[in-house]
Amino acid sequence: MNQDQLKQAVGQAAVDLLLPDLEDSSIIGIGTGSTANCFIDALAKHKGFFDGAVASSEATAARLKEHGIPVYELNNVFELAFYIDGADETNRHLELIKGGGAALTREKIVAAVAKTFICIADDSKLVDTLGSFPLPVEVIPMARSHVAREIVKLGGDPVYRDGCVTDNGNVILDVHNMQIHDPRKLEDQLNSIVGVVCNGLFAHRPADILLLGTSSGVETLKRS
Ligand SMILES: O=C[C@H](O)[C@H](O)[C@H](O)COP(=O)(O)O
Repeated sequence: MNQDQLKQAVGQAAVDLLLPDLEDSSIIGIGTGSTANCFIDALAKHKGFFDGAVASSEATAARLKEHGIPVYELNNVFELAFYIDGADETNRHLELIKGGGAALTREKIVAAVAKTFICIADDSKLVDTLGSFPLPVEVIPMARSHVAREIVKLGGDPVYRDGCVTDNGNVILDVHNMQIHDPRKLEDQLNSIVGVVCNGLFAHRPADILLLGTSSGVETLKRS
């Protein structure tokens, strides 16, 4: 199976996992990216079985609406049983790097609200140590240089993602050359830099379940 087929397989597996728990009133949190899109496309076939979704980006909201799935503002939703999203990297503790598509802040907010976070990824995303994928950091534009200097002090190599403006009107620094041995600590350190809105480490809120697409089928890993 190629990578696209693995993404479709995990998108379908997430739908299969959710379906028994869906009710007419269910609202599902949905992330951003090519794997999340596979989930949306598979979910759309069952749109009579749930109420609607909360989207982690404008792109996801647009795709949901194209399928005729109602999109709710998070502020108007009392609870979210599930959040489904892809990742750029995951370790075996289901700690993640996210934000390759610049949607990290809204993703982290929706994931924080959801009771269960189901991550869907092909097996190229599974690593022993996070950090080969450059870690995205969303930054208030006027703080960009200051934040970059502070990241260098932490041992990282920040690169401005030229031309990228997030849905929140901010910019992204991608931090290269960091092997992240203590993801929770680094998540806190980055968040404490003035001007940082959010960083792409999901260590304090890791996934609860990982559906991992492999050539021999979809594996389910649960956070221990
Ligand atoms: O900002 C984007 C998100 O964090 C995505 O979930 C992540 O980049 C993975 O995207 P894809 O499924 O396209 O590899």
